[in-house]
Order: sequence, then structure tokens, then C-alpha cells
Amino acid sequence: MSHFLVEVVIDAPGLFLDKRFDYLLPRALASNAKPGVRVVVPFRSAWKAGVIWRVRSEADVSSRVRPVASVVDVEPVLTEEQLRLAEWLCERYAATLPEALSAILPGAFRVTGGLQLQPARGVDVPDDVRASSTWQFVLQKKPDDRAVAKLDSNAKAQIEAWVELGYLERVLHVSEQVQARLQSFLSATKAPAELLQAAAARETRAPRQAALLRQLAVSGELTWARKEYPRTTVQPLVEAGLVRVDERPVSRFIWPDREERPAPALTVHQARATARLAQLIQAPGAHMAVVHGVTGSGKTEVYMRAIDEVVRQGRQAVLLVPEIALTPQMVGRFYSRFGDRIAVLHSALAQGERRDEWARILRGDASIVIGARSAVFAPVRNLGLVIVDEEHEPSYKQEDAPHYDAREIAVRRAETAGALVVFGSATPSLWAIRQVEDGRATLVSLPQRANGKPLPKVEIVDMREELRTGNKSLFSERLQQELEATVRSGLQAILFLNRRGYASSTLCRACGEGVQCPHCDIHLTVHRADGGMRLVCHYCGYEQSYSDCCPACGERALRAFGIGTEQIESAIATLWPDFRVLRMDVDTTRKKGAMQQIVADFEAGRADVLIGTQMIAKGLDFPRVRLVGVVAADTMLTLPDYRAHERTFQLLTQVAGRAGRADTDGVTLIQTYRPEHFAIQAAAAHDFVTFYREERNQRAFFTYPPFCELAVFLASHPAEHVARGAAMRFERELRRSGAIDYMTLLPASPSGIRRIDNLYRYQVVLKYGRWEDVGQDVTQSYRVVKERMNRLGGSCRLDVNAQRIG
Ligand SMILES: Nc1ncnc2c1ncn2[C@@H]1O[C@H](COP(=O)(O)OP(=O)(O)OP(=O)(O)O)[C@@H](O)[C@H]1O
Ligand SMILES: [Zn+2]
Ligand SMILES: [Zn+2]
Repeated sequence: MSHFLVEVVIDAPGLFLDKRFDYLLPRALASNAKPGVRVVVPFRSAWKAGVIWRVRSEADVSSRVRPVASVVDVEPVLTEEQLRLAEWLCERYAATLPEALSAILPGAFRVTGGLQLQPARGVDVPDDVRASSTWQFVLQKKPDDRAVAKLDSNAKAQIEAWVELGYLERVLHVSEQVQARLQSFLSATKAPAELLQAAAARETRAPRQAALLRQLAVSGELTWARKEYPRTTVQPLVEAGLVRVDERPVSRFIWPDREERPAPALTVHQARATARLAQLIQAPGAHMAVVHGVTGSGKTEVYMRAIDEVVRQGRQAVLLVPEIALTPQMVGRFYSRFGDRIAVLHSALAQGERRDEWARILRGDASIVIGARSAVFAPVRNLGLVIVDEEHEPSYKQEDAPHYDAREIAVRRAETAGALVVFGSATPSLWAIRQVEDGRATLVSLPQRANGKPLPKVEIVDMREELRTGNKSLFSERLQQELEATVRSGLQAILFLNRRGYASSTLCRACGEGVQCPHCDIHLTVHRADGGMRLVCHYCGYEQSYSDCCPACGERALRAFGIGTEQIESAIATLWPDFRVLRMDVDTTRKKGAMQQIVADFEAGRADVLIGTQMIAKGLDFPRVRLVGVVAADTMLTLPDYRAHERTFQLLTQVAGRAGRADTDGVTLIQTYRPEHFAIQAAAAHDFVTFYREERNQRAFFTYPPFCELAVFLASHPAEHVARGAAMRFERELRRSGAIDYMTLLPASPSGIRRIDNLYRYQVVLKYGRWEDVGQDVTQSYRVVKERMNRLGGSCRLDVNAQRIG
């Protein structure tokens, strides 16, 4: 007789768990032994949750293989395609299987298993035992071993004795983080005519029953509102065979009010783009397109038409947007077009909502998924289209393990499914344009704004001139004039600065020292908390109060340097006390929903000026914004990052693009100390092509992506020599491996910030052509070092296809 064996991936971190473990499946549980089903299994001396990866049938099974303890699901929570995708994640990003699993399956599906004490069944328990308070405690609480350990020694001894005597037993209890929400439905089991007849017969005797029957005759089905129809009303109808009650899972997610908005007539360019995408959708096989549409060109409408095309074919679509763009307004736009065929997946949802939306997609109840980065893993079974909007955004790359890039996952899934993948942006990344150059992607352009107006006029303001003429304010004369004019005429302005806080650092005018974080190798940032000033570390959260007394030399000569968003806010309050100002940065958006609130307030005209960091540059559509002011463009240029020029160009173009999107003409002013820089010049001229050529040449010359790929290894440890040692060991391992012929190594060195939160950080940067050539050796070397480092109390990470260094 053959046995069912299942291979289980354990849902817990730890390098030693990075494999599939064999378990025996008892015959009684065999019917739901499907890959993607959650189980609880015995593991060493405990219970662990996991997912069935594969099912095998084998004649001989070693007696050491233990049986599965509990099967949680009837239907899988992951599709076969997702399981294979998880395996691919491991290869592509040097991830472990549990890491890949946790990236794909939402945390709301987490399961825990443990033993609970409960009275044994069918055993006669003496009355004096029953009467004791300890017995009552066990009866009510069903305690696990941890809860028992907290009891006094008397009670503990008593309980152990009862277990010996067989009065109590330990039973496995499985609990889910969040359970499906079930809703009862009432449905008619007879034809309307028969229901109406039955209603008439009950009219006087049972008017409520009659009312229910008449409703069901019209609608066929109702959600069961127990206030209106109590059980005493429903039960007789069920017994009479007229009504059926069943429970079905429903989503906890509540949609905003649906506001019908007709689809606009397409502009010429939108029509052309839509037709091109429709061709690619209909063509057999997988395809890739890059939609390069200037800011305000109406890309969203083009996406909607493509999605419509795919859905009409009976296939599914996934739309990825940056987290910030997932405002209720934006989701509302899609909802008004597509109704509840949409599912949303993003971090602002409650656990239960996420779980239910995931389940709706799995059941095929939703055919359009909208979400942030992780929505790329949505459990669609018949994928026809993936759209990555604002494709250039760094947030598509996951910072923690597994360090996946949602753009690559999108390509991978489209290839597997024979679907179209679309990358849309006003400022496509060098990577995206490279796909076009290499013939892998089709370029689709939207060169004009949907409102028919020109792109906003951009002026560069030379701040060196302002200094020379004696203006020491944050705002140039020009910016002051335009700001005043804009707000006085009832329109809105956006002021952009890519740095939060009040000032970026401190400097002593007497001795030249600044104040450093005691735990990190970085200057403290000045913040203006209620009333007073504070010094804050942006890396570890350390805080201290601010005084102008220099900690190094003791002179009262400490000054704040480098402007931040808070300083702009207070400068406006001084210059124009009547302006209504909103600020959007990490500090004002920590609370859940705060970001959405700011966007909604500004959109509704409850503020004149919005001050913000890069958060405000992404795909927001505010019709009343006339002026955009970039307070200091240089802060981004000087970052120690090979993508500093690209980021500067993208941010300037995107933020400039927030101006003049509806009926007003837009004005953008860029304040800078380096007005001649090509990234600034190109952004001001809306000249993507010139920027692209210049940047492409520099990257090719110095061999940086997209002309190679980077991987960054980082070791951190409280002792500097251990961190350095691990990085050097990794480097040596690689030099000894065959992969060294296919890559360039930048030797072990301190990372951009040498110490964060008392941990020293050392890195090794790898440059290579294709991961396939080096991946196995690199992963192998990484594991060797990581295992050792884990024992030494430190940690290692390897960011494959890294978007930044250090
Ligand atoms: N065919 C059309 N006719 C009239 N208005 C349109 C049309 N298409 C889009 N719009 C409007 O144009 C504005 C800009 O559209 P949308 O937000 O899609 O731009 P976008 O291309 O995504 O820009 P960005 O890259 O700056 O986010 C929106 O207010 C939208 O309602
Ligand atoms: Zn000093
Ligand atoms: Zn710190």
C-alpha cells in the first residue's frame, strides 16, 4: 500500500529551515492534500505552521517521517504558479524558501499551532476534582504550557497529576491570525410564482415570512439581516423547502461611494497608445511595452482601456502604483469605472481586509488588482496584463530580504502567463529605455498633455545671484512674487525639498565641529518640536535637546546648517501668516491614514501651500496647483549614489509636472546653486532625450547599470573587526570561486555610513553581466559567511540587483 508524502515549507525564519521537509499525510486528511494548503506539523519538540509544497506517493516510507498534525485549508491559499515563483525568488535574489513564502503570502494568513490542556473525553472525573478552582480554570481557559507555567506550584502539581491520571489531555490547537469573514445568505429554492403563492398563504398568519418570500421572489437572494428576519421567521421557510441558508466568505473591505464618471473621449495620442496596447494584448505570447507619457498626459485613462480589453477577454489584470498614489480618490476612479471587479492590496488595509481581498482574487471574484509593490504577487490564475505605473520609482525594490524588484517579478509572471507587461512613466528609468533599445519592449509615447495645454514653464533661479544681491532668505525674489500672486488669486502652490527636519546638521562657528549621534557615524538633524529645538538621528531614532553650546569646545557658537521642510514651514509662517500650509514628509505621515488625509485636504482646497519631500512628486493630480517651487535642487545632486543624476532629473520633472494640470497655466521655479548642471537643465527644458543620452554615456563609460548589474553584500556587527572580517571573508570566498571570471569586485570597505545603531557595517560590491553566470557561487559564498555571522551574533544581507550602494 502506498503512502502520501507531502513536502512542507516551514513558515519561520532561519537558514536551517531553507528546505522542504517530508511529512506523512494520514489517510483521513488525504482529500485536501493539495499544494498551497496550510498545515501544522510537529517540528523537533514543537509545532510549526507551513505550506504543502508538493504531494508525492511512495511505497516505502521511513518510520522516522512524522505525520502532519493538522490541515488548515480546504482550498489552497497559494496557486501552483506562486509556489514556482517562490522557488524562482530563491534563485534570483539569494533568498531562502521561508523568506520567499513570507514575501508572497500576506501576514494575515499566518497560522500558529500549540498544545492546549482540556478535559479528556469519556473519562469519569471525581466530583472533588470537578469542584476545585484549578479544574474550573482549565475548563475555561484551555491553557497552553506557557500559561500553566505561570500558575503557582500547587496548581502545577495538581494539573500534572490529572494528566497522569488521564483526566486531562494535551490537544493540538491551531489558530489563524485572521479568519475568513462569513456572511449568511438566504436564497430561494423555488420559482418566483411559487414563492408568491406561499407568501399569500402566510399573509395573515405570518406576515414577516410573507414579506421575506416576496423579497426573494424579486431578488432570488439576500444577505441575511437578522434584525429584519430573525431565526424564527427563516427556520419554518427552510423546513418548508422554500428557502436555503448558506454561509459564504465576504470581504471586510468597504468601498468608497461609487461616483459614476463617464469615460472621456480619448485624445489622439491616447487613442493611438490604446490601440497599440490592444494589439499587444491580442498578439499571442508575452510582450513588454514602455509607455512614456509626459506628466498629465492621461496615462491612467490608457491603462483603464487596456485593463478593459483584458477583462473583456476573461483574463485578469494587475496594476501596481507607488504607495502614495493609492489614495481613496485614485482607487475611486477605478471603482467608478469597473465596480467591484476590483480588489485592492496595500499596506493601509487592516489585516482582515487584506486577507479577504486576497481570498476574493483566489476565488476569481475579482479580475482587477490594484496595489503597491507586493500586489505583484496577487494570486491571479489567468493573468493577461500587468501595469507598473511610475515605473521609475525606487519603492518597487524591496529593501528587506528577499530583496525583490517588483518590475522583474512583473516581467517573470507575464512571461509565464503569456501576458503583456506595461511600464509607464513620464521619466522612464534607464533600465526601461534599455529594454526598448534592445528590442525587448515596444515604446508607446504620449508627448502631450491631455488638457491640450503646454507643459508648465520651468525657470531656473540662480541662488548665487540672490546671495550676491543680499537676499539670504530661503526664497528668491521670483519665488516670493509667484507664491504671493498664486495664493492671492485663490490658486495653490507646492514647495518641494527633499529633506525633512528643520536643518540637516549643526556646525560650530568656533571650532568647526558638529553634533554626532552617539550610536551612529552621522550628524544629528535639527527638528523643531513643540516649542523647542531637538537633535534627532534619522537612522536610529536617538534624540537630545538642542542648545547653541558646542559639545566639543563649549562656546555658544553652534549653528544649524542646511534647510529642511520644517524650516520652509516656519519661513512661510513668518512671511505670510495668513497662508494655510500643509506639510507632507515622513514626520507628518507616520500615523495610518495621515498621508491620505493630507492629500484629501489639499485636493479639497483646505490649504494654499503644500510643502513636501519626494512623497509629493509621485503621480498626484491636483487641478488647482499653479505654482511649483523647488526650494533647493542641489540636495539631491550631491548624494553619493550612481543614480543621483537620474533621481534629480526624475524628481524635478515629476514635481514640475504637478503644476498646471487642469485649466490653469503652470509655473515651476527651480532654485539651485548649480544652474548649469545637465540634469537640471534637461528637466527645465522637458528634454528627456538629451538627459537620457548624457546619462547613458556616463553609465556606459564607468560600467554602471543598466550596463551591468550590481549586488551589494553587507555585514553588520557590534565589533568593527568582526564586520570587516565577514566582508573580507566573503570577498575571499568569491575570489576562490569560478564566478570571479565573470565579475568585478569592489573590495571590502566600510559602508556609506560606517556605524548605525552601534552596529559597524562593511560591504562588498559586485558588478557582473548576468546573474545566471555568478548567482550560484555568490549565493554559496554568502551562505557560508552568513551562517558563521549568525553564530557570532551579527547579520549579513545580500542585495541582488541593488538599486543603490551603501
Ligand atoms: N481624454 C481626456 N480628456 C480630458 N481629460 C483627460 C483625458 N485623459 C486624462 N484626462 C485628465 O488629465 C489629467 C491627467 O491625467 P493622469 O493623472 O492620468 O496623468 P498621468 O499621465 O498619469 O500624469 P503623471 O505622470 O503626471 O501622473 C487628469 O485630471 C485626467 O482626468
Ligand atoms: Zn565648538
Ligand atoms: Zn543614531
